[in-house]
Amino acid sequence: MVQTFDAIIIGAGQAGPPLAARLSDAGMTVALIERGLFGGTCVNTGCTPTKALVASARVAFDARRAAEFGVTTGGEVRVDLQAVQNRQRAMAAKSRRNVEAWIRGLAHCTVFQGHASFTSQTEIKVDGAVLASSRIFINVGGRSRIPDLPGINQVPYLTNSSILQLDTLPRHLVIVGGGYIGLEFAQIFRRFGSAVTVVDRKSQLLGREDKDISSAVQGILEAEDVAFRLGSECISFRQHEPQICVGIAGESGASEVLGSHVLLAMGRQPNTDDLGLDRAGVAVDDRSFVVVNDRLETNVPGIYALGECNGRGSFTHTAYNDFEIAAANTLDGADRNLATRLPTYALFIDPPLGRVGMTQSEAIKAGHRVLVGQRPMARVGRAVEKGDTMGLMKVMVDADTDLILGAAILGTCGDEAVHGLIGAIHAGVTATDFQQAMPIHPTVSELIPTILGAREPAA
Ligand SMILES: Cc1cc2nc3c(=O)[nH]c(=O)nc-3n(C[C@H](O)[C@H](O)[C@H](O)COP(=O)(O)OP(=O)(O)OC[C@H]3O[C@@H](n4cnc5c(N)ncnc54)[C@H](O)[C@@H]3O)c2cc1C
Ligand SMILES: NC(=O)c1ccc[n+]([C@@H]2O[C@H](COP(=O)([O-])OP(=O)(O)OC[C@H]3O[C@@H](n4cnc5c(N)ncnc54)[C@H](O)[C@@H]3O)[C@@H](O)[C@H]2O)c1
Repeated sequence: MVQTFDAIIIGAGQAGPPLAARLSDAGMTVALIERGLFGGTCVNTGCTPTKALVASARVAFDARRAAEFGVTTGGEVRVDLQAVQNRQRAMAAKSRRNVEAWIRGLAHCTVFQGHASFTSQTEIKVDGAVLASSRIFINVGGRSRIPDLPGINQVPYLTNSSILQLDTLPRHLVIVGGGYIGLEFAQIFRRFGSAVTVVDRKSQLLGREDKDISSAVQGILEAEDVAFRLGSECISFRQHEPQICVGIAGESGASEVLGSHVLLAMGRQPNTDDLGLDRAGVAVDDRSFVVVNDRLETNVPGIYALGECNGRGSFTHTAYNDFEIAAANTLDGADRNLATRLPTYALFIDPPLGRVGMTQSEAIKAGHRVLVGQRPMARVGRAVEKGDTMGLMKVMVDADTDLILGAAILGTCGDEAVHGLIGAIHAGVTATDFQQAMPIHPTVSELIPTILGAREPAA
């Protein structure tokens, strides 16, 4: 028997549950289907567990430096990885239970547990059930991309999910991929006590960032003895008991990096391959992301794609913002879209990198006459007081309109301090206006008006 709903949502990650809640609260009948863990990547294998690990790593880092702050501790600092992992697991489990209880408690929402796939443009099968709706929201997220390289299946590699199950510290962790996942785990495990080597095919880390920012990120990690093999393409894997050999090809030819463990952090792949999209005629791009327009509509009327699977953002806040757009357009008669969405993100190494809008090179490439205000964190009072002086902050301004174009704050509290600029850019506040607000002392944010006041033509 076919069960009909006002809306079907596939995936209980970051967009699905809040969308189910809004539709149900509006009186619509909703089917929400989840095949794995409620809360998806962010809650179970992404943001929550990794930021809990970042916090444990910071405590280890601080404990080792305690004497610098005049604090005496009980001797050598050791990390009990099992206890660290239990802490993050407990947080993820609590969050997962909360999501499940929330969606199961919604008045008009029926939760189905199982793998969903399209049988037509309006029908979904999940286990034995067939569900129908003229409105289907796809929120299936993604997973680690595992490239088909020689030897890959002969070595016990780790991913962002399986590394969360590891209870003994790797002696030497080799991380393939120096993106967000690679860099966050690199510092986490280095601080826990592992030797860490990061291999990346690019010669500059975080290729999207300005060179000064990516060099400073690398410097922060190198200061803690994270080793880098950049400009090195990973081409193969080989087990050489008890080591794993990662084959790399770089400018100086082929060689190997040996480690006790290997983490693959080589990008993400959308969970669209087993969704039956072809049976619904939903178009995907060459990397299997669902193609959507700025209103998150696919090429099939009534079918939408939200979150990481649409290739328009791979962060929790972009997935959540997709929910807000879809809900406003469905329920409020709004015409919200992605076109005006500002890029915002943070890299949670410690100290973190907070980012909004354009980089300096993007702004120049886009034809702006760019003024830049910048300052090393070593000249930010709050950073000095905290003994946390690595990094720099910079803000880009359009010389003709005085509008703020973008900012990067790499330093203590950079993930929080950047929010003042997110608000300002979103609201179209000029640099001159921003300078006239009175910030709080002593904070990192108090220096933003100061650096705006010293803005100079970009080199
Ligand atoms: C290690 C790591 C750290 C991260 N840290 C951050 C961070 O600090 N900040 C940040 O903003 N982002 C971070 N991210 C990214 C963030 O977690 C994701 O972008 C976000 O979770 C995507 O949300 P989503 O709703 O699109 O997908 P997901 O959260 O992945 O949810 C998709 C859900 O769909 C389900 N599903 C898939 N296919 C089917 C099917 N056929 N039938 C039924 N159910 C299905 C899945 O089981 C899953 O529960 C991190 C990611 C990783 C891997
Ligand atoms: N702080 C955060 O918000 C956060 C944290 C973690 C993950 N995430 C999300 O998860 C996504 C995926 O993260 P990721 O780090 O896996 O992907 P990524 O795309 O950020 O980085 C992958 C890296 O792997 C390298 N690479 C790929 N193939 C290679 C090869 N054969 N040899 C050597 N290097 C190779 C690439 O050059 C790249 O630098 C990110 O885009 C991000 O949106 C966000």
